[in-house]
Amino acid sequence: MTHMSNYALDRLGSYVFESAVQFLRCWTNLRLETRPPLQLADIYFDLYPEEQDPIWGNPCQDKRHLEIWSKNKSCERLPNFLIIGPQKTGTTALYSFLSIHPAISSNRDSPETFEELQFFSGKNYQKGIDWYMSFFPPPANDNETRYLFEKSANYFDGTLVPQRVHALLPSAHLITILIPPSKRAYSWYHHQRVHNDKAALEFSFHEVITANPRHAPRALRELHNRILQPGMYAHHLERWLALFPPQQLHLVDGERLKSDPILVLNQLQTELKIRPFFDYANHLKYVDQKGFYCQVDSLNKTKCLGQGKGRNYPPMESASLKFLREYYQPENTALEKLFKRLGYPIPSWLEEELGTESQNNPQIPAEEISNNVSSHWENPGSQ
Ligand SMILES: Nc1ncnc2c1ncn2[C@@H]1O[C@H](COP(=O)(O)OS(=O)(=O)O)[C@@H](OP(=O)(O)O)[C@H]1O
Repeated sequence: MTHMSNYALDRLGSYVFESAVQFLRCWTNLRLETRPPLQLADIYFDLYPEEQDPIWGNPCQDKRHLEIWSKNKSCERLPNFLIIGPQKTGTTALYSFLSIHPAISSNRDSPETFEELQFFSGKNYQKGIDWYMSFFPPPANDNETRYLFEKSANYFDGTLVPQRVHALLPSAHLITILIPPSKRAYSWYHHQRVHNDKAALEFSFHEVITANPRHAPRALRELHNRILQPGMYAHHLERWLALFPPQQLHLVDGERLKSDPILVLNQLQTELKIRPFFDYANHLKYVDQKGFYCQVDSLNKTKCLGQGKGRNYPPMESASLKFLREYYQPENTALEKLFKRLGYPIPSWLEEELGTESQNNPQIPAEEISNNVSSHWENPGSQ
């Protein structure tokens, strides 16, 4: 018996169990003993601690599971792609711009975590896949191709997330946005201050990033890690690439997303082979007052992201920038190699961080990048 959902055996499980007990009682001299369920669970998890966290597999991958799965459920209610983060890189902008596309639908908002479901990264995972699927629209009757996606910016660096995503959505495409890790760290620090994080209010940015994690008080240590860890881009990307083929991983230059989202979105559609093509030039416009691109609605009104996105704060002190450039140097070097390996152009911010901006870096056209990525979209259920 197991607490893991295997979709097919769920309904037969108790029948099989009863029959096995009857068989043992009838045909053997074994004396069977039992305990109340919670005690049994404690004993089981003491023996198999690694099984305490379930892993939800994909019911649509096995014909036998599909046959016995409720007719009210559909493999078409699982996302085709995910924006995995990291946090503060422009994930909300990409999420809302992609949602304008008529063939692309996102999840409905979660009352607890707003637009982010944070299914694979936290306690929501225990709620199971029916909970997850209920946030996505049921299939329409019109035979039109549609693409479902969600964004949860903390997926990127979550320890268990790649494994969980791979178990449920092995053919999903993963979009990650990268900006200078120092900028990301600074933005996160200000985000935490606005959200009244005690350590962020008490300590300066420089104090947080230079804190010695071994001797710092707990709150400072946690903030230090939370600020710096997600910026280990190459390390985290390799964790995803250990499970997903490079064709399913899409790297977006977050600085480009800010300065030229139309180009980025048009290019991303090409990479992901999304049909029909939707020209974002008619739907996004730079708004001086906001200092960012915003959506243009059908009445020609602009709709910008809220004040929590694109905050005003003083520029980073040069000592902090110098410290972070050195701190991230090995990771940024590994990232440059990774970009080359995957056939992506090196973002100019990365050259700047590494002090290699004088070298020639020919931009690879979108069509060439898209040749490296998968040639068609698969139903997330069918691998
Ligand atoms: N079009 C547009 N409008 C507003 N903001 C934009 C846009 N494009 C990118 N950005 C940058 O997005 C940063 C916030 O990133 P995220 O949305 O990933 O943050 S979060 O992790 O979801 O909290 C946010 O960071 P801050 O500038 O530090 O607020 C912005 O720099």
